Amino acid sequence: MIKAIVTDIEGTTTSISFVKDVLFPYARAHIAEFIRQNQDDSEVKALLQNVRDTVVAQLTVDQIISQLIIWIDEDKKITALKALQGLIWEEGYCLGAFTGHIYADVIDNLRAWKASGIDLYVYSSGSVQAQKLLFGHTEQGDITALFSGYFDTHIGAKQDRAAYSNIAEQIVCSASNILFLSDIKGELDAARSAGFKTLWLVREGELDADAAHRQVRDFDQIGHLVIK
Ligand SMILES: CSCCC(=O)C(=O)COP(=O)(O)O
Ligand SMILES: [Mg+2]
Repeated sequence: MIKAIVTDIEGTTTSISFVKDVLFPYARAHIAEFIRQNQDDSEVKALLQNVRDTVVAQLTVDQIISQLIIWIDEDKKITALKALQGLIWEEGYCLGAFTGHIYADVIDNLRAWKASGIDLYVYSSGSVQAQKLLFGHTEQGDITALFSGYFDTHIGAKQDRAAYSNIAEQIVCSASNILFLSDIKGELDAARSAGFKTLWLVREGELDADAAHRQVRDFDQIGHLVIK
């Protein structure tokens, strides 16, 4: 019996293109100016220190900016980068530079699952702030109230089993009663190894009947599997 659903964002609720072609370029274009303007803010200062701790202690602000741009280009899931991206995207959402993309099949199904008593959670490499911004500024309005909690890489890396065990512990739910939705096999493997049920979102391309995880095209194909 499914008591909780944990969903990934990019490639699952939201198009990969929105993240790679809208969000990442916006952060890349604004990160230098953002850091120069906010380097004395305590939150930003701590994140810059975090980058120095990860790379080398003597990095100048300009060198940190260059390193962060390399990480953006390489799509690195580094917690300090993700936190900085969230801070930069806040400005973009507030200025109306973009709205959060959600596939058309997602919201009604989330509502139906919640109405049937299933608790909904988000787990993304994007920071919790970035997750709340995206779901708070969708074309269909603010849907953050649908979710009972949000997890980012502070709970662990998405391809590490421990992250899923930590999530199960935090939401006080047996892993076998939690369904994890993702488009990435490595994440699904890690979730399954922690005892989660899994479904693989394949929104584009061929389906594989022999895939290691049951594959679905969209959230409409999940409904009958979780609501009995
Ligand atoms: C929270 S929206 C931005 C998503 C993001 O930064 C990212 O790296 C995508 O990670 P996901 O775990 O959702 O595939
Ligand atoms: Mg994904």
